[in-house]
Amino acid sequence: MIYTVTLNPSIDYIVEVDDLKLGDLNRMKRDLKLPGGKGINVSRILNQLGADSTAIGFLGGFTGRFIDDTLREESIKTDFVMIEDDTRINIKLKHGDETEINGLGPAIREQEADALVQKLAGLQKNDIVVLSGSIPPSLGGDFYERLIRVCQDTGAEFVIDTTGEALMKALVHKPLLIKPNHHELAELFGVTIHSEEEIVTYGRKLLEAGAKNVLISMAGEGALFITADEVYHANVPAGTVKNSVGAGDSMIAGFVGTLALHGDPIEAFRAGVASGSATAFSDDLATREKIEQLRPQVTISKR
Ligand SMILES: Nc1ncnc2c1ncn2[C@@H]1O[C@H](COP(=O)(O)OP(=O)(O)O)[C@@H](O)[C@H]1O
Ligand SMILES: O=P(O)(O)OC[C@H]1O[C@](O)(COP(=O)(O)O)[C@@H](O)[C@@H]1O
Repeated sequence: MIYTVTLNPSIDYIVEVDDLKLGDLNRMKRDLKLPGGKGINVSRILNQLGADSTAIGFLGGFTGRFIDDTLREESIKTDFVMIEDDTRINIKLKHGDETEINGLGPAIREQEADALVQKLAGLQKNDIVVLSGSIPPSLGGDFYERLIRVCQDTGAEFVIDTTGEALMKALVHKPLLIKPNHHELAELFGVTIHSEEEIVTYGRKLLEAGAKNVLISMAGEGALFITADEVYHANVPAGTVKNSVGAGDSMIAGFVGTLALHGDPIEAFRAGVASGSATAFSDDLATREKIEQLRPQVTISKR
């Protein structure tokens, strides 16, 4: 079974305006409320790909109920710890460009945190746990380490999609997959990256530090898959970008779901890129049809 863990879910409130005027009244042209948060997005795409998952994490208040209801309507299994405080709302402003304002996240009490750790204690050897997104400040920066310890005690594999120190600290525990984008990769090492060669150099350092598979996404510029033996490049399919929120999560879901279902890492890479682009070309996350339509357009070449 695949478990996705979203410590800090959100309602993604997508707001479109024609021409953003700061300090003035703006009227929305269109708006959309979606269940969000990185692990939740992974579960929604896994569901499209026919891979079963259970979405867990913390949900609270009216915002939390909306997310749980929406996932259940899509027949996605959920097992969240229900908390006192409200789940956050993240604003995704489309005004020609994409501007995002993400909330800090709710207060999480000690008993609520313990309840989540307890849920993972029943993991089994062949399970995969996808740990995704920011950590609400009230949990403390080392909460992922606590969850990784549980994965290791039970023998479950884990994937981690977060940034900065939390990601670097996780590497020594040998995550099945990490997927920084090229900007996050540069930030991790405090450098500016100018070429694909440099991306590969720093990507390899993540492998050496312990990651089993490294994907580096580069939005519309394609993606790199760096393994112990090879480096592969994928192009992105042609299409019109509608909403790239969740593209990275979709890529992780495409990779992990395909690897779990078929065991072929190159096909998993192809499915990851097709899923990411299918989401970028959609208002909401990608549908199965859109992913299947794009999959043959992804060409993978050895570097
Ligand atoms: N502008 C785009 N055109 C086509 N595909 C895109 C675009 N933006 C994102 N994608 C797809 O989604 C994947 C992840 O996107 P990226 O923006 O790099 O990740 P993140 O959302 O984590 O920053 C890319 O590898 C690509 O397949
Ligand atoms: O936990 P964070 O880092 O604040 O990110 C949460 C946001 O990321 C998303 O999961 C989208 O992530 P990606 O665009 O990186 O795939 C949104 O649904 C959510 O609003």
